[in-house]
Amino acid sequence: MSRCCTVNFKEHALFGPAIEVISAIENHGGEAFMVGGCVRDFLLGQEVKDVDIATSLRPEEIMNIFDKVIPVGIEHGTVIVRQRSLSFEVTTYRMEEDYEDYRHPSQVYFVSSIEQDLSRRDFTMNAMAMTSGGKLIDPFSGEEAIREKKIETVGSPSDRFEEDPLRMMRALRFSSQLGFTVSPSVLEVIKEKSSLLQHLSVERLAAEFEKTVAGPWYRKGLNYLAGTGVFAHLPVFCTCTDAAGRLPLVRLRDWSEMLSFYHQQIPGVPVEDWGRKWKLSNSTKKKARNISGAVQMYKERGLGDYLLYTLGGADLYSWVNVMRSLGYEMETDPVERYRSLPIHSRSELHLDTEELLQLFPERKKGKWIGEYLNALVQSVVEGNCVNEKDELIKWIIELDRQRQG
Ligand SMILES: Nc1ccn([C@@H]2O[C@H](COP(=O)(O)OP(=O)(O)OP(=O)(O)O)[C@@H](O)[C@H]2O)c(=O)n1
Repeated sequence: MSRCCTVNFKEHALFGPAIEVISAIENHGGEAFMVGGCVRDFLLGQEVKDVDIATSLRPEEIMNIFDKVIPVGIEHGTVIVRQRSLSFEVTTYRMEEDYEDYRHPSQVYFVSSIEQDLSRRDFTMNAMAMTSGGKLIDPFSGEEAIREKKIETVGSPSDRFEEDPLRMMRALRFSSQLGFTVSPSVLEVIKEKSSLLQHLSVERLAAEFEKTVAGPWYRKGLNYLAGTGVFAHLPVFCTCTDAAGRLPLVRLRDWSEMLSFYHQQIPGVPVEDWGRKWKLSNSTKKKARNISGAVQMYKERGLGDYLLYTLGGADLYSWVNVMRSLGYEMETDPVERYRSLPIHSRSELHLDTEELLQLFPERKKGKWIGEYLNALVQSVVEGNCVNEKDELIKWIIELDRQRQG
């Protein structure tokens, strides 16, 4: 199938340099094509984020052609070629065999045609190649699948999913990102084989799950996850079957928002447990704790200025999104209100630690310093004390009198 192109590839920010790499390979007697996700995204009219190249030449031959090459996975046929400060994965046509541990093929062997290389790929929409002139090589009717918004495997779904069970998650993730329908026969096999997901690393599952929840068609993706029984093989969801049926009312954008949402839905599972079982980063857990704390504060006391202060500029948008996902509508614009707070951090207080210590020279340093400064912050934020040194001193002496008395 050939395709008449409307874009000027050579001037495209990514395709342009990729074509230079392809031309250099062709000048050395090799074949090379753009493959996989970049072709799919190009046909969908979406932004292309990276361009992978498949070639008939071996990695050593590629290394001889280009000055700047990083040998990232020679045993799998992949090197990174740097061209005009961009990186391109260049991989020799290959097939894979014997996925004994469901993670890595125990054998990768090089093949001679692009069609063979495409035949080992997951979905028909991902199994297309494109020449530098925009001609499509599409032996599995991927373009038609895109037109019909269908996710179909290349050949037998059982074989494809046994080679790499993550592909089951990828199918559902793509449906959430693209709004495509997973073909019924593929869904049947996912139902049968979902238990294979237990062989995968949590990190790989976490990356796919995050993309599924964050996709514009996330309801579709999450319904598939529930309908195929995949949820039953994911951390936390496997023991907390209730969580699988909870659909956020708006799209959640990352793990910290997801954690906050699910923690509100299933309060019995602490944020810490979600974070540990899904092996999430400390910064994700910290942000989720902050957002969850603010959701709780809102439920107890409504939208106060101190709540906005504790969120800080960085987490405010995420908190608003989580609130919407839970069905809360904000009566005022919290972002505007946050901007107009008298201070946005403790360092803006016109009374610092040294000055506080001078007020109570007989007292040893300790936890009380932080507590007093935080109480001052709260009082300034809530408009009970003006952020001027004299006022702050009066307020803190009164606080101390109440606490000591
Ligand atoms: N488990 C996998 C992962 C990838 N691929 C193939 O490798 C290509 C590149 O994979 P990757 O970069 O992970 O995915 P993309 O399809 O590019 O999509 P995205 O970047 O959104 O993950 C895919 O298009 C597909 O042809 C595959 O067959 N099986």
